[in-house]
Amino acid sequence: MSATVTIDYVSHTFRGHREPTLSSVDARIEAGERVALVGRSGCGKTTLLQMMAGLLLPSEGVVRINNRQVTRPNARWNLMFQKACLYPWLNVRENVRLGCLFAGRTEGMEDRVDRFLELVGLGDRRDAPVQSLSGGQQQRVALARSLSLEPELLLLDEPFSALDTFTRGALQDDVAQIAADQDLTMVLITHDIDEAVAMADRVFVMAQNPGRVLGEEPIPLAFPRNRHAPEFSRVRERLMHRFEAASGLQSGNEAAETPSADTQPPPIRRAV
Ligand SMILES: Nc1ncnc2c1ncn2[C@@H]1O[C@H](COP(=O)(O)OP(=O)(O)OP(=O)(O)O)[C@@H](O)[C@H]1O
Repeated sequence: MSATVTIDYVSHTFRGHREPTLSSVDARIEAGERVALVGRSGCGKTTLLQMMAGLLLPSEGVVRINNRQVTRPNARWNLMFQKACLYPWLNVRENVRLGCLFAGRTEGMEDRVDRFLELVGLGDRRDAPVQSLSGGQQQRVALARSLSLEPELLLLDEPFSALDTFTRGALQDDVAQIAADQDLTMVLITHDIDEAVAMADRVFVMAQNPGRVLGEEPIPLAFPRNRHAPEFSRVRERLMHRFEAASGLQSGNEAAETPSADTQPPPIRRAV
């Protein structure tokens, strides 16, 4: 089962701040959809993700998952970070089991742990100390730990940014495929436009001061996605153009250029 996420006019001002970090964010993420959030550093992406994870309550507005207000964390809404956050003195299998133990989901735990370790390609490393694994493999352990809770919603905060290009590409493809196969709703924060195009069905482009969703870009490409295909480049261009417009980065010259028909972005509009 996958979750529907509704963000209803969410604004947030941190204590001690005069200006809001987020202002009137209004968006809906459908069940089974993969959405990426892109925007310049500090525009409030992590703040918004933490609200979806139940780690932070908005000052105004409501985040709902499956029509119920999010007020606390839940094992079915799983957050993965840039660092794998593993216990170095435990082996691969023990690290994955811990997720189930902490969440109290021990029924069928051993089977789930083995199944998801196979799924992330670490079936043959289950007894290895996690410290003997590469950074990419450690992220796969963290992914198996998240998946073993059979979440409805996977929240990813720049999960691959510390990895080398090839490892990152392989994980992007695998996670997008697993999310599709497991019918998971996925929300991904990334600074990497290619990653957004490789993994998402839709990209929300955020702007800052205050943080808000300025527009969205559909990614109408079938999986698995070929990064060398001309359609991939076209979507990347369109998204980049929108991102630059949102960031206020576009120089006068670039703005004056008339994009080709292929790269002409649709007018920026609010996410709904
Ligand atoms: N717990 C907090 N208390 C006070 N201010 C915070 C807190 N968390 C975030 N902020 C502030 O809110 C703003 C948005 O931060 P946030 O981490 O959500 O942005 P971001 O878009 O995810 O940035 P990055 O891409 O650099 O990770 C920043 O100005 C940050 O300093």
